Amino acid sequence: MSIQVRNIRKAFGDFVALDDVSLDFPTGELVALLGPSGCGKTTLLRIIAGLEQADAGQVLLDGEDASGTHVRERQVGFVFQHYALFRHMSVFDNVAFGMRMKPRGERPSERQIRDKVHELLALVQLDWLADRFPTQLSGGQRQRIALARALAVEPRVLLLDEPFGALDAKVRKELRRWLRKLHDELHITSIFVTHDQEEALEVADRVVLMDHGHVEQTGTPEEVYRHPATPFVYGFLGAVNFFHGRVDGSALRVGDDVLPHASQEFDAGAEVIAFARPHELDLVPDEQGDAGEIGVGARIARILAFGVTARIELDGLNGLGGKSSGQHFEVELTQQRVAELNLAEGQRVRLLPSRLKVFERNGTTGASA
Ligand SMILES: Nc1ncnc2c1ncn2[C@@H]1O[C@H](COP(=O)(O)OP(=O)(O)OP(=O)(O)O)[C@@H](O)[C@H]1O
Repeated sequence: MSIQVRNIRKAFGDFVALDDVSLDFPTGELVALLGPSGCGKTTLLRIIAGLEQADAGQVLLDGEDASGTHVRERQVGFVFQHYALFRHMSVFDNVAFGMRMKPRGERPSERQIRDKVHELLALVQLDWLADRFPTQLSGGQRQRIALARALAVEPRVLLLDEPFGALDAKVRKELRRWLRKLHDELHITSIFVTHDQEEALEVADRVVLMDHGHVEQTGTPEEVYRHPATPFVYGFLGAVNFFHGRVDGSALRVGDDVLPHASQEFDAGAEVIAFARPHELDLVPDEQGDAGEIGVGARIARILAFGVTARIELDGLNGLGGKSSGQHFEVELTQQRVAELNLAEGQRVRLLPSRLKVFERNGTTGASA
């Protein structure tokens, strides 16, 4: 089933939780609603489900206005962060519950229910737990059972609200890979809410980035990561370094320093903010604080060398005097590069970006170079 939301608005008192949100969720896609806490993700999910009424706008299910359709009739399966399975029921009975609750004419026979429950438990790879009770399961197992239970009523849409939010990092990672695999088998239109960018980028076909009740960008994980439409999106999708600068020919003036910037996108003199991710910056030693060199001056504060790459924390320096600018940077280099450059804490260096994403300071237009 496809879902469209059109110009949805929702306020709680004076607080506008959703402000004119329009989105398309094509049939069979797995879409992540991603954004910081309080940006309206859950409210949007609840409106799609029919659990919450929008103040204005429409939800269309397969092209039809769903406003008159009760939540039970929307054929939606839910999984929530703290999805309480019924404690007094076995895993089997939990999964069977939705089928047993169907009106008499539609209710499958007990034999059909048994086959279906075992089929679903096999799908979530927990058939061996059928006789256990929820308190005897791990958090990850409970969420998989919750998903089996949501699937039992053959939903046309799956809505998952931070389904793995309460679990530890390792289990989360396992479950999100597993969810992706499951979705590839079932192809049910699915929307899951998360504030974890890695989870969204790794699992979803498409990512919807929200902030303060509106949509900032939608796109494939690759699109939103490589071509963020706004500084917010850029900053939300990973660690960032930023430079406030002014366009000057094919360069950016950053304080007394200069960064190369070939894009013709901006007028001379435009005030911009340029971003680079930690792996998009290289370092060159600069013991003297040489004047006129390309790059932004900084001093190495810490070198954290644990894995294949080293993380280097730096304090920005202001001009030739080498006073701290108060800004901090983070650079990721291979251990080999660190050794090659003979980098050490306290050393003066220059930051050189291999890629910069530049936005006009007060606008949202951006350019990469
Ligand atoms: N029933 C309500 N009454 C008043 N305010 C509400 C209600 N439900 C949500 N809000 C407010 O609306 C905003 C959006 O809430 P929502 O739960 O949709 O955010 P979210 O993006 O899902 O956040 P989180 O990631 O923390 O769950 C929040 O500021 C919240 O406090």
